[in-house]
Amino acid sequence: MAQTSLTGSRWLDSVARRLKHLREGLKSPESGRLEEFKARTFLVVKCRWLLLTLVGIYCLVAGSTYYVSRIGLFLSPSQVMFLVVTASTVIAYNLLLHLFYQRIICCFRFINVFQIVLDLLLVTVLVHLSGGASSWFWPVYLIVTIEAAFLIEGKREVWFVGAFGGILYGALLALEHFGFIPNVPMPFVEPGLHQDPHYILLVWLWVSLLNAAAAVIGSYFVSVIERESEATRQSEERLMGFLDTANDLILSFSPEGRLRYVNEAWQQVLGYTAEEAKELSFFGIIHPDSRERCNAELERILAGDVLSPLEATLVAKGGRSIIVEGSLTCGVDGEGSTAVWGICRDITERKQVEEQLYRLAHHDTLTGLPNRILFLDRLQQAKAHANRYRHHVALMFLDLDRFKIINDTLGHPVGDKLLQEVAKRLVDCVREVDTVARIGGDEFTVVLVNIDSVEDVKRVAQKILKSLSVPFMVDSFELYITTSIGIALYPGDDENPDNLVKKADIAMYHAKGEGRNTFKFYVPKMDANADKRLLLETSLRKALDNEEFRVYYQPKVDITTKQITAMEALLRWQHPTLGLVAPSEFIPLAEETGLIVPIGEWVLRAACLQNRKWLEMGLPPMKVAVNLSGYQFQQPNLLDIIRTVLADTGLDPGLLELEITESVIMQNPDFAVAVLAEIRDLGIHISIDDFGTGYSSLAHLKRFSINTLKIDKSFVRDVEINSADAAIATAIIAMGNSLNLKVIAEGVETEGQLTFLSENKCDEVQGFLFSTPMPSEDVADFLRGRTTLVAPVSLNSAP
Ligand SMILES: Nc1nc2c(ncn2[C@@H]2O[C@H](COP(=O)(O)O[C@H]3[C@@H](O)[C@H](n4cnc5c(=O)[nH]c(N)nc54)O[C@@H]3COP(=O)(O)O)[C@@H](O)[C@H]2O)c(=O)[nH]1
Repeated sequence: MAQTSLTGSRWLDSVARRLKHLREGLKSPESGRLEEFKARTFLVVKCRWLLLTLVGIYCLVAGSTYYVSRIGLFLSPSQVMFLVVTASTVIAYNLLLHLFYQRIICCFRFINVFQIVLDLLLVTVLVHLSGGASSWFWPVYLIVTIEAAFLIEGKREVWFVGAFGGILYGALLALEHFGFIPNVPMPFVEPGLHQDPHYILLVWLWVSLLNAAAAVIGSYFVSVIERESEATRQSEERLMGFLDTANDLILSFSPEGRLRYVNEAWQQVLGYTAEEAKELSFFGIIHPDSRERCNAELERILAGDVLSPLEATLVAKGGRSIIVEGSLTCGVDGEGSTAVWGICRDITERKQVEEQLYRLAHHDTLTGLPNRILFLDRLQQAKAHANRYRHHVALMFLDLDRFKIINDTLGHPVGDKLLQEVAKRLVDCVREVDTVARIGGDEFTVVLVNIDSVEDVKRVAQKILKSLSVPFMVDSFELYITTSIGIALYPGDDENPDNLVKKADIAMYHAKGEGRNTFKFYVPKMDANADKRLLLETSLRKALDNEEFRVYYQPKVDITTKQITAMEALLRWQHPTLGLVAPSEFIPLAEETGLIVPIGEWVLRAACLQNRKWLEMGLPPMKVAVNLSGYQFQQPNLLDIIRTVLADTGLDPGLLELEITESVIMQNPDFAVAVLAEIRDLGIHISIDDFGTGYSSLAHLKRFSINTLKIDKSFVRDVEINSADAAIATAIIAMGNSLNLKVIAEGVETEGQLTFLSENKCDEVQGFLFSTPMPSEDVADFLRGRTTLVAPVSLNSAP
C-alpha cells in the first residue's frame, strides 16, 4: 500500500514538472515554439547583461590601470566616444529586449537574426577599439556564434553567422592593414603587428576556424538539445493527452489551495474552464460538509502522512453537489515548490444508486417510511440514547382496524393510497426525532424518544387516534379508519428490542379486544392472554366443523310497555379446553383470518332457524337481531346469503333485524348507503350498533336506510353520574326522534339508568337489568315467565 502510494507520488511529481512546461505554452506546437523562443531570447538577454558587465568591468579596470600607469589613457577622445556610443547601443537594445522582449519578438519576424548581426558588428567595433589584430576580445565572436546557435533554428543560418563573424573580423584586419581604418595601437603590443600580413593571416585563420567550429559544434549541440526537448515535448503532449482524456478528475493546487491545473474530466464534471479554475481555491470547491475533513486530511498530507482514499463532496459551477472518491498526495511542481496533487473519480451516480438501494432496503416503497429493518435499528439507537441520557422510549404498535375490508372491497390501489395518507398523518403526529415505520400491511410502529412520563405517551396516542378520526378522501371515496395501539415502554417493559415489539403487539391486541380505536399499555398479565390468543388462533379454524359455536340470546325491551321487542343473537365459543369463550376474544381473530364470513353466516342461519322454531313452539312472533361484522357487510354476495338463509329457514324478513356498527358503516359511507338500502328493501330491520362511537353526522344518517340507533353501552354506563355521557345519550335520542328512528340503549344495568332513559324518551332498552344473554333453551321459559310477553311485530311478506 505504502509502496503504491510512493510510486503514485513520484509519478505525480513528474507529472507536475512536465505540466509546468505544458502550462507554459506547449499545448499547441506553434504557441509552444513561440514561448520557447521567448524563453531563449530572454536567456540570451540575461547572458548579454553578464557579458556586458564583464567587458565593462574589464574595460574599467584596464582603463584605470592604464590611466594611473606610465602608459596613461591611450585612446583618443573620439575613440572613447565611439566606444561609449557602441556600448550604449548594446545596452539600449538589450534593455529594449529585456523590458519589451515579448512585444518586440511578436512584432519582428527576424529579430533573432537581426540581433546576432548587430552583436557581430558591435563585437567587431570592440575588437577594433581594443587593438584590432592584437585585441584580446576576439573570443566574443565565439560567444556570439554560440548565442546564434542557441537562438537560430536552422543550422545553415548558424554556419552563416559563424562565417559572417570570420568575414567581419577578416574585413576589419584587412581594412586596418591597408590603412582604410586607423589602427588603435595598444600598449604591450609590438608596433606594426597589424602590418604583418603573416601574423594577420594566422590570427584571422585561427579566429575564423574557432568561430566556424563554434558554429558547427554549437548548432549540433543545440539540435541535439532540440531533438531531446522535442521528444520531451511529444512525451509531455502524450501525457497531457492521457491526463486530459482520463476519466478520472485530476487537479493540482498549492498548499494554500490555489488551483494550478485541472484536467478535461475535472472541467467537464465541475463545469469550470481551465482558466476559471485558476481563479478558484481548492477549499472553495469543497462542500461545507466535507471541508473540515478535507482540511484535516490536507494537513496530514502536508505533514508527510500517507493517506487512504478519501471521499468528499465538491460544489460544481451552479451549485450542484458532486461526490468524489480519490486520493491526495504531496509533491513538487515544475518550479520545485510544494504542490498537492489529487486524482479522484465522480461517484455521485454510484452514491445515488447506493442511497437508492439503501432506501429500498430500509424503507417501505409504498409510504416511504422506514421499514422493519430500519425501525429496529432506530429502536436500538433510541435505546442507547435513553441509556445515556436516562430517558425512556415508548414503542407504539399500530394496527388499522378493519383495513382488510377497504382493501378487499375497494381494491388495492385505494387501500395503498389510504395507507400513504395514514402514514403522512402519523408522521405529522410525532416529533422529528421520533420514528414512524411501516412494518407490515396495515401495521405501523412509532418510536417515541426522550420520554419523561407516561402522560406524554398517552397524549401522542390520543393525538394519533384523533388525527385518524378525520375522514380520508381517497379517489372520491370518503373513508373512515381507526387504529388500535399497543404501547410498550423501555426500559420498564423489556430491554430487548424484539421483545418490546412483541409486547407492544400483545398490548395492541388487547386494544383490539377492547373494541378497537383505542390504545393500551402493555402489562405483564397480558402475556397469559397472548398464549391464549395463540391457542385460539390455532383452534378457531376447526371450531365451525367441530360445532363448537353456540348462540345466546338477550332480549330487547320496550321502555314504556316493558314488552320484548326482539332477541339479540350473541355468539359464544364452547372451546374444548378453555370453556366458554366470549366473542370479544375471538371475533377480531375471525375477522383477521376471514373466518368471520362462514362463522357469521352460520350465526345468521342459526338465529333465523331458532326464531322459526320459537314460532313453531307457539311463541308470539318477535324479531331476532343478528350482528353483522364489517367483513360480512362488505361481502359482494351478502344479499344472496341473506336471501338464501331466509328462504332456507322460511323466516319472514320482518322478523329479522341486522345490527351493523356505526364504525363499519362509516368506514365507507357511500358504499353503506347502497347496501343498507338493498337490505331494507328485503323488509329487514336495520340497527346501527355502538352508536356514538363512530363519526356519523346528521347528514350521513339521513342517507342511510335504517330503523334504529343503538346507544353504545359506554355512554349508558355512567349516564347518571357523567354529564358528558348523559348529554351524548340525550343528543342521540333527540337525533333519532328527529329522524323518525327508534332509539335503543344497551348495557342497562340499573334502575337509575332506566329512569334516565325513560325520562329522556328512549324507545327501547337492553341489558343485564332485564336479562343476561341466555342459551336458546332458556328463552322460552324466560318469555313464559314474564307477564307481558312480546310486543306485536308488524310483519312484511317474505320475499
Ligand atoms: N359479528 C358478530 N359480532 C358478535 C356476534 N356475537 C357477539 N358479537 C359482538 O361481540 C361483542 C361482545 O359481545 P358479548 O360478549 O356477547 O357482549 C354482549 C352482551 O353480553 C353485552 N351486554 C348486554 N347487556 C349488558 C349489560 O347490561 N352490561 C354489560 N356490561 N354488557 C352487556 O353487550 C354485548 C352486546 O353488544 P352489542 O352487540 O353492541 O349489542 C359485541 O360487540 C357483539 O356485537 C356475532 O355473532 N357476530
